[in-house]
Amino acid sequence: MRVIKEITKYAPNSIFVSLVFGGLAGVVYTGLIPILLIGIEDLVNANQSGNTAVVLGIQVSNVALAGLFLALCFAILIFRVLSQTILLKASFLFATSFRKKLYEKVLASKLDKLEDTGSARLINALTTDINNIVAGGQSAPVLFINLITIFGMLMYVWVVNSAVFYFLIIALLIGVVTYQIPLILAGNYFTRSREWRDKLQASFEALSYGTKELKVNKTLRQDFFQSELLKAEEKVKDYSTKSNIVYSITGNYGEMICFLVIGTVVFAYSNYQQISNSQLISVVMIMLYLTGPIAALLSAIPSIMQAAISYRKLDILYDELQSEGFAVDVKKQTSWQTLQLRDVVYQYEKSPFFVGPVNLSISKGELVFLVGGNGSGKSTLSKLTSLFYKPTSGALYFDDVQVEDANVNGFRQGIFTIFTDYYLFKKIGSIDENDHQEINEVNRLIADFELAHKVEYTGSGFSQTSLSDGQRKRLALISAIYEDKELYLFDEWAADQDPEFRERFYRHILPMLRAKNKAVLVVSHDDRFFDVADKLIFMETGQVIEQREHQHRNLNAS
Ligand SMILES: Nc1ncnc2c1ncn2[C@@H]1O[C@H](COP(=O)(O)OP(=O)(O)OP(=O)(O)O)[C@@H](O)[C@H]1O
Repeated sequence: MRVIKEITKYAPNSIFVSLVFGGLAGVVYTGLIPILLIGIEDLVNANQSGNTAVVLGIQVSNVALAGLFLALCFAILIFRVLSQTILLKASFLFATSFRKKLYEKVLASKLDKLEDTGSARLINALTTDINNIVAGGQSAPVLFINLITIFGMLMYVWVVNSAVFYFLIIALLIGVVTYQIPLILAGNYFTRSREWRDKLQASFEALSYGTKELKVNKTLRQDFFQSELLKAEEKVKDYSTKSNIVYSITGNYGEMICFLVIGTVVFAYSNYQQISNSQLISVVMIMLYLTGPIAALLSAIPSIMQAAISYRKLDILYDELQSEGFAVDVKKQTSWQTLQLRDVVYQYEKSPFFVGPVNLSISKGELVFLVGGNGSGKSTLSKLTSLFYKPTSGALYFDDVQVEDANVNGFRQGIFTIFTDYYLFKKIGSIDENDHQEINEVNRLIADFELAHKVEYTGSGFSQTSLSDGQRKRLALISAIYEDKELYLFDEWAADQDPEFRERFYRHILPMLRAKNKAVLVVSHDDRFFDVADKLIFMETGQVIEQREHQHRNLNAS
């Protein structure tokens, strides 16, 4: 129910006002048919004589009634336009505001929860689900206007002939009850089509990111194409088609009920119950008139059902994206000397793998290498150390200050990480776009990192980021140096670098950061450079199996 609270929060007045105008349109719409019936009756009884006038060159009978009819038509137009415009504005306001809310929620969400959710579901929520809810919301006035019209017209039947009214109510109830069966079936198909949409989105991502792998592997490509991409496409198509066909049949069935009822009243009912000719004509006219609102109401139902399904998906996702619950406006914490992990354990929710209990420390001015085989838990421990994962048990301490919800964001501001899936933003956060001195210094570093022929840093950021993986990582390193943080974490940074730059990273850049009194944690497989480290931490199956200190700190910084 979290989402519904969010929806009503955006424009409660607009929704109310829109429904009021919608209701008024429905009421006025109901008033048209009695006016027409009175007009026809007057015509038949020739009562209009003396009430005829020429308006704009056209001879009009029963002028007062015609004027009222015209006024009501305009009123309907105005009320409908107002109702729909107000709700349209509210629904787009909702879409934008709710997306903003989701962006904030993603930013505040626990990293491990986000990793579990996956981008496919997130993207579908931000696009398909929110759009479905908006479309459903826009259909709401249509539903409301027509419901009121139907109600009003039935009341009019009651005035004309109450026995027919009860007959109609029974017939409509049978119609509504039997209508539910295909409606449930169609809803089921909609739900399944929506679930397959998530899988289709995941396949789009595989298609986009795995193009190279698919190009060179025919078997993989065929298998992926048939059993993932096309399968998801087929399922979405099948379930969407089925649901729409059932809806279409249901809609036609609904309209047919109207005609069946009219036929029954004309051909059968009058043989059993007393009904005058004028009453019969009135009832038939009302019923014919009602087919319009009933058809409109039925056509609004699919988008409202879709909105309800998307709403449920969004609600589940909204709850899943658990907020870290950390205080946000926390002052940056920089004055610590040593970070300690004390009996830290981390257990993945969706995997039996766990890290710890780990006890280790890393001080400012210290270069620590984290070493171990694939899957030994280096990245997991790195995410714990850089405060992305919250320990399942144990705690982290900056000197004697324990990391907790109230201060974690303060410590995070002093950390720079480059993981293997690092995303290079165009701008370096700490550089003002008008600070030409700093911009020039970044450009000097770019030249020093042998990228001057490719990239320039301007007020709006790096001139381009479409570079090789190794080059992008060099720009990330420039950002790292410029951000001037306290704790640096590099996860296999040098893996993409050529031998010369790899040497430079280990022998000059890392010692330079150490010389600047930074705490540096490096995940590395490069045993040729282990001598650079002050401390080596070896990991195996989630456990720290050895910590080896190096006494020499005599390497020069560049
Ligand atoms: N998002 C995740 N959800 C569930 N389990 C995970 C997740 N990420 C990692 N794991 C588990 O943690 C184990 C260790 O992964 P981790 O990435 O920490 O190892 P690593 O030492 O960095 O490996 P590599 O050298 O290959 O990068 C994996 O084998 C996997 O079982």
